[in-house]
Amino acid sequence: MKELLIATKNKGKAEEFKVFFERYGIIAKSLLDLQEDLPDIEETGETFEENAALKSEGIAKILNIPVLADDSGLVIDALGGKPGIYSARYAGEPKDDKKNIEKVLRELGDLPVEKRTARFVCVLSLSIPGNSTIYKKGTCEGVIGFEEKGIHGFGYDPIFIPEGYNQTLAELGPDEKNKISHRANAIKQLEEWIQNQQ
Ligand SMILES: O=P(O)(O)OP(=O)(O)OP(=O)(O)OC[C@H]1O[C@@H](n2cnc3c(O)ncnc32)[C@H](O)[C@@H]1O
Ligand SMILES: [Mg+2]
Repeated sequence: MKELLIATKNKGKAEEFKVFFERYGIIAKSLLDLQEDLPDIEETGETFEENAALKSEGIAKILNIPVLADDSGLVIDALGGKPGIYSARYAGEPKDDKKNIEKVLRELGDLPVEKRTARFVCVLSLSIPGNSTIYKKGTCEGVIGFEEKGIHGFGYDPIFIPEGYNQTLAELGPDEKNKISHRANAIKQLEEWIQNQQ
């Protein structure tokens, strides 16, 4: 069975990647699985693509192996696209999912549902030493709820209601989330790209 390293320290993402790649017979390892603690990569880019590349190229250079990175976030129309690339640390350091959710709910206040439109975005970058980095993007449309609901997933899942559903991703749980998520859509495109290479 082949292995692929995912340049993430986010437990929630790492878990989702393990499930996705199992289907292709690939073991997805994250930075949390490595013995050595690699340096934290500063996400100083201005786009999801730039930040993803900083992570995948940075780690691929250190270890000289193929590395996949995921830069993702929640884009809320009524907030002019925020938190966007700043999703992980929207309420400041250290990163805190609960505080981030509270900040978003506070900022949206009692704005009606038709004005609470948002999308999750996931940009994957695959860096193979000696090759140029390739990018695949996936999105998931939805609305921001009025309160936190559900126990599954991570990040903003308890307040994100995907289009066509009336429950949050945190209520729907991993099986349903992994069918429709931004990450699932990006991985589908990566799969097509990988198949076209063979
Ligand atoms: O950089 P790595 O180590 O991968 O971990 P991170 O959590 O810092 O990841 P990002 O820089 O890509 O920031 C993404 C943030 O967007 C949010 N997010 C991304 N995907 C999500 C998902 O599937 N469900 C809920 N929130 C998500 C969540 O708050 C993440 O912390
Ligand atoms: Mg990050």
